[in-house]
Amino acid sequence: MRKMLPNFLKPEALQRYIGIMDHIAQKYFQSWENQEEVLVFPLAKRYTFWLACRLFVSVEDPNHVAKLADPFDVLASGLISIPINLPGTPFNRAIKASNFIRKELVAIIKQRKIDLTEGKASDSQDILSHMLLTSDENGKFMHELDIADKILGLLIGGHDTASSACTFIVKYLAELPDIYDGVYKEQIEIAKSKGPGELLNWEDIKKMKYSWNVACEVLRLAPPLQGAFREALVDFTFNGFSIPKGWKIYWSANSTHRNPEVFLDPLKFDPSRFEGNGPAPYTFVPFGGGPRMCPGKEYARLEILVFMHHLVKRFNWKKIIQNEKIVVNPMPIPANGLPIRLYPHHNKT
Ligand code: HEM
Repeated sequence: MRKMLPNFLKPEALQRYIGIMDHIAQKYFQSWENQEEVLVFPLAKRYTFWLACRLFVSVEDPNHVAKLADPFDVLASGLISIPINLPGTPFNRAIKASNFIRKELVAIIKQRKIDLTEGKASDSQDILSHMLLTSDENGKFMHELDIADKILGLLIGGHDTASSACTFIVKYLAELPDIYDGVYKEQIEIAKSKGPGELLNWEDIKKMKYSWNVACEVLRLAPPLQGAFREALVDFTFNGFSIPKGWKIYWSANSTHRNPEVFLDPLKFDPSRFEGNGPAPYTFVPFGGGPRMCPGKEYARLEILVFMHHLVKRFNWKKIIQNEKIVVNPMPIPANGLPIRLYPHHNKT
């Protein structure tokens, strides 16, 4: 199944969902309208979770999304906890929450199977339909529980990572007005090219080059995933150190991204580093690299760009806490959730 995941998340498969992302983002940003101040991180989490519910399993009703969001938060906060399964521990609460979500997902899957047979659901409406109708190389289809686990895995993999990225984009754009202006110019041109009610599409995404370079620079300086562990498969030598087979090794996105030999003046925010061919392979690794590279990279790119589009075309903003501390737990987030003051544009497109 690990091999099949990229099929559901490759650009060709995701292109058809851009309009849906745009539609959800429009509804989502209504909650920002008429507010003078907002707390970005919890709102960014709501955005990525709502999108995931719609795109993975076609759950769009805000009440249903909320029913899943609370246990999902419990699950996420127990993911990295001391594994003591006693009543009241974060680990125990996370297990209960994951059982609840899995049960909900199985109910959704059972209903979808019926709807597909009766022609009430379409084979391209979301990733669930795609998973139900795709067989592996031996012609076998996945079991319901398997699908529920895969979807849960996608929800976990994509939730805090993408919301951390969106939060830092808001932070850097507040701190760097010239960069904000560049993103605004690009996005407003795209917005102006659309007819009334016309949704974003793949062609629009392709035009968001500068915005994506900015997002990449944010991911370089504040990678949501700090790194991960690997096991040495053979003995090898690195920088004069002998690493024996079987040792656990940690690869760090943070230090890789701040290597001055690759990124001149590494602390400077400079989106032009991503122009042309961009950084050499394995020097920019917010999504990892090699066979276990993040399968959700393209999905994340789309949801981040759609987020940037809606945000900058509606607002300018200022940080309320100038030197807000960053905590890493395990994703980097501003300690107070990044409160900002909003300044709506008057000529909304
Ligand atoms: C900005 C957003 C994201 C970042 C920075 C990110 C980063 C990463 C990284 C670095 C890994 C590899 C970890 C390793 O090497 O062990 C990974 C794995 C993974 N990511 Fe993402 N990710 C993001 C968004 C997403 C999204 C949106 C999804 C789902 C749609 C997703 C699903 C997954 C899954 C399922 C894995 C595990 C793959 C495996 O075990 O082989 N990620 N991600």
